[in-house]
Amino acid sequence: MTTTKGLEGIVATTSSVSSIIDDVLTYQGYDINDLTEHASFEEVVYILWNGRLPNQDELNDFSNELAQYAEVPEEVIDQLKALPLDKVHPMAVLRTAISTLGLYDPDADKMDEEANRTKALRIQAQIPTIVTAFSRIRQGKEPVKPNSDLSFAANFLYMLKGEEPNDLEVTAFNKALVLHADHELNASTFTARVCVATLSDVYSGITAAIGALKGPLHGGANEAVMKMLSEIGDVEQVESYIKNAFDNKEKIMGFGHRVYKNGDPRAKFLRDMSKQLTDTTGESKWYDMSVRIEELVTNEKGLLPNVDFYSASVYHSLGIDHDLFTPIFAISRTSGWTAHILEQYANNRLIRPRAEYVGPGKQEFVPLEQR
Ligand SMILES: CC(=O)SCCNC(=O)CCNC(=O)[C@H](O)C(C)(C)COP(=O)(O)OP(=O)(O)OC[C@H]1O[C@@H](n2cnc3c(N)ncnc32)[C@H](O)[C@@H]1OP(=O)(O)O
Ligand SMILES: O=C([O-])CC(=O)C(=O)O
Repeated sequence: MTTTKGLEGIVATTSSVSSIIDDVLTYQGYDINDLTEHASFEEVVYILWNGRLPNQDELNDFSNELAQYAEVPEEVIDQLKALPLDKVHPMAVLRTAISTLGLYDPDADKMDEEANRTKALRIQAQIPTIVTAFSRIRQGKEPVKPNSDLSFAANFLYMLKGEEPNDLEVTAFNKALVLHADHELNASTFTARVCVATLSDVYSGITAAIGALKGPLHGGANEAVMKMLSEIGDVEQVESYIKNAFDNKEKIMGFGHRVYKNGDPRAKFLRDMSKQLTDTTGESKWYDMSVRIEELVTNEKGLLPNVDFYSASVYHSLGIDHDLFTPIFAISRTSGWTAHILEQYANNRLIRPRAEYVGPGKQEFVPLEQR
């Protein structure tokens, strides 16, 4: 038996959902560069679930379906209102809420393909409603009902703030959603696949995936980047902060990647958006600090920014609370998680690797009264 720490380099499954080959990321064969420039998030979800581009009618129907499912059962909103929202992290709330959502789906345990696709659609449609509802409830406000006339990206910002976003905000947020939608066998997607490979249900798979995304080595890094930027506070302070972090052997959040060693192809889009948005808000310091951190970390350590690094200043510039950054990642990644879950069901085998035993050799059992 061979082991590799963290399963580095191990090919654990075949998949047609997305690929990273020679540092090029594709969803079902479509290059992320094209999708980020030209596709709506709804179109990307369609591609991930169907393996091809929709025509205009198909896209209209699919977008309408997503919009129609966006309302969340009142019981789930009532549960949110009863939670200690000022004391817990939104990712813990989201993990609980998606699990609760499954309790109100009469088809939660129905396992045929159509039922599983409908569950994927429900979760994708309702996860923004849940995130925005608890954001508003914890501010003492009523949740805003989804507006089916708006795109997925615009509707999220509308439900979050209670007012319609401008075009720049919608374009930036849509791009961020497209860029986070899927990423081959990352930790949370693997978690989802392991979970449903026992023939457990879609809600369990997504709940498990949210738990894996929450950690700061994965999706939680975007919030951690914003915490670092806030602590630094000013471009003049970057150098001493980063030097201190290096001296203390601390990781710089938003840098490094298990697969990309020549840079994450998603980072450049987020860097550009960060520049554009911070210019617009008049708070260019968030972009300036980020660029200076990148210079120092890349020069000193050869590490490059990943998707989480510039997404922090993008979401901050969109006026989004910092602890909602990872839930937003989950909203987008639900499209990839569900695509992988459907793919796993379609060709399932239990995922059960082995562990190389490194514990003690044979030990003599001594009865309790003789110890
Ligand atoms: C959406 C996403 O999940 S993207 C990743 C988000 N996570 C982060 O941004 C957290 C910061 N980054 C990291 O912790 C890592 O780079 C990971 C988790 C992304 C990848 O981890 P691994 O593939 O296991 O790389 P590993 O941790 O072994 O790093 C290799 C070397 O680079 C160093 N390194 C890697 N990332 C960083 C970093 N961000 N800051 C400082 N040093 C780093 C490690 O300390 C290690 O050094 P060593 O060989 O001297 O011990
Ligand atoms: O692929 C990974 O390991 C992490 C990542 O970038 C993602 O999930 O988007």
